[in-house]
Amino acid sequence: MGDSSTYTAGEGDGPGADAGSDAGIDAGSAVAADLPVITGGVPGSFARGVLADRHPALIQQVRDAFPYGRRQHEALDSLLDEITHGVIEPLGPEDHDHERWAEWGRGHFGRSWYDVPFLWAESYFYRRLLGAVGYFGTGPWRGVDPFAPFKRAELRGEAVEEELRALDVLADAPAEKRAEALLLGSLWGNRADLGFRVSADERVGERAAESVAASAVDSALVADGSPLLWRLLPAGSPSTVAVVADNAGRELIPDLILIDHLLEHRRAERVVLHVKPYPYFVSDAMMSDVVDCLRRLTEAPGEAGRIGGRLWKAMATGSLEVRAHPFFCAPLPYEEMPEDLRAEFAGATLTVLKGDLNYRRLVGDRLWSATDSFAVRTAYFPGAVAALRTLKSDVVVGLAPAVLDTLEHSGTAWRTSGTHALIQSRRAPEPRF
Ligand SMILES: O=P(O)(O)OC[C@H]1O[C@](O)(CO)[C@@H](O)[C@@H]1O
Repeated sequence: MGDSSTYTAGEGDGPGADAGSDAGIDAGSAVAADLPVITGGVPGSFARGVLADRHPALIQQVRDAFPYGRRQHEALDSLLDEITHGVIEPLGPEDHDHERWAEWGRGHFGRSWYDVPFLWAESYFYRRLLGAVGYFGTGPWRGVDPFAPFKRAELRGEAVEEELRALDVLADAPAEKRAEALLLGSLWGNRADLGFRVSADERVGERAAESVAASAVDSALVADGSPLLWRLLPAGSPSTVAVVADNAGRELIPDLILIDHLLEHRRAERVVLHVKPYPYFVSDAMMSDVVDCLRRLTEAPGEAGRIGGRLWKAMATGSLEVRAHPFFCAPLPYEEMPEDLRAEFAGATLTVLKGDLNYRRLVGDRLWSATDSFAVRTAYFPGAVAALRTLKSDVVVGLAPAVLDTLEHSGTAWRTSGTHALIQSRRAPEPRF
C-alpha cells in the first residue's frame, strides 16, 4: 500500500468518506430504499451484458467441461433458449425447492429475464443451470459441481504456487506489515474470480486475474477502512469473527491465510467461515472447496504448509468452523436475512463480507449515489461489519466526493472492471431502547 494511486479515503476525509466509520449509528436512520432496483432492462448496461452475453457463454463452458448425456444437453439447450428468447419459467413441482423459489420469484415468472431484479435473475440462472445438469436430481450427476473443473485447474495453477511461495518471504516481516499484506491478499484475491473471466470484457478480466500478486502494490483502493477493521480486533481479545466467503481457489486460499493470522495473533479466538451450500456464481466456495484449499496448503512446503497444518488443527479444535446456511444462495439482500443468521452475525465481534455479490447484497442492488454513507446503508446489519471487495458491478457507496470525482474523470470502467477495490467497515449499531 501507500503508492500514489491508492486513495486514502479513510476516517475524517470529508463527507461520504466513511470507509471506516467509528461513529455510532442509529439503526433506524437508514435512508428509505426508494431508488429502483437494478435490472438488465437497459441495453448497454453492465447488468444487461452479464445476462445477455455472459450467461450464454457460461452454459457453453459448462457443456464443454463434462461428458454430459442427452438429457443434460437438451436441458441446457432449453435454458439457453429461455434466457435469450423466452420468459422466466418457474421450477417444476418435482424440484425440492420449488416452493421457496415460487415465493422468492413471485411476480417475476412469465417476464423477460431482463425485466426482473438483476440479483434475482443471476441467482435464479445459477439455480436453473444446476437443475439442467442434474445437480439436484436422483441420477448419477447428483452433487457433481459443474464448476469443479475450473476451480481445480486454478488451484493446481502456477499462480497459486507463486502466491504460496511468497508466504516464505512474508513470514519474516513485522506482524503489522504481515497483517496489512494478508488483508490486501484476501481483498485482491477477490479479483481472481473465475466467472469474471467469461464476462464481456475478457481482456480486462484476464489481465486482472493474472496480476493479483502485483495488485497489492500497484492498484487503487477507492476506500480504505482497514484501520477501523484492525481496531475492532485488538490482539488478545476473545473475539469471534464471521467471514462470509466468496470465491474458492485463489480467493479462498488468501482468506484462509488471513484467518490463520487472526487466530495465530489472537485477534480472534474463533472464526466461523460461511460458505455456499451448493455451487453458485461459477466459483463460489463450498465445503468441498474449503477441503481442497486446506489440502493444497498442507501439501505445500514452507510457511504455506505450516499455515495449512495450523488451520487443519483449528478445524479439529473448533477455533475454525465452517457453516453453509441456505440463505447464502438466496436471491435476497442481507436486509432480509433470516433470524438465525441475524443472531449469528449479532453475536460476532466482526463480520467480514467478501466479494462483489456480498457487497451488492449488503448495501442493496441499487444505483445509490456513490457518496451515500456506507454506515447508514448498512445500519440494519447486526453487529460490526466490514466489506472487502473488488469492484465488479455498478453498485458502490461510501466514497469521498474527491475520490469519486477522480474516478469519474479517469475515463475507465472503474465500477465494473475489477481494477479497483475497497475496504469499508463500521462498528456495531447503537442499541435502540
Ligand atoms: O465473485 P464476486 O466478487 O462476488 O463477483 C460476482 C460478480 O460477478 C458478476 O456476476 C458478473 O461480473 C456480478 O454480477 C457479480 O456481482
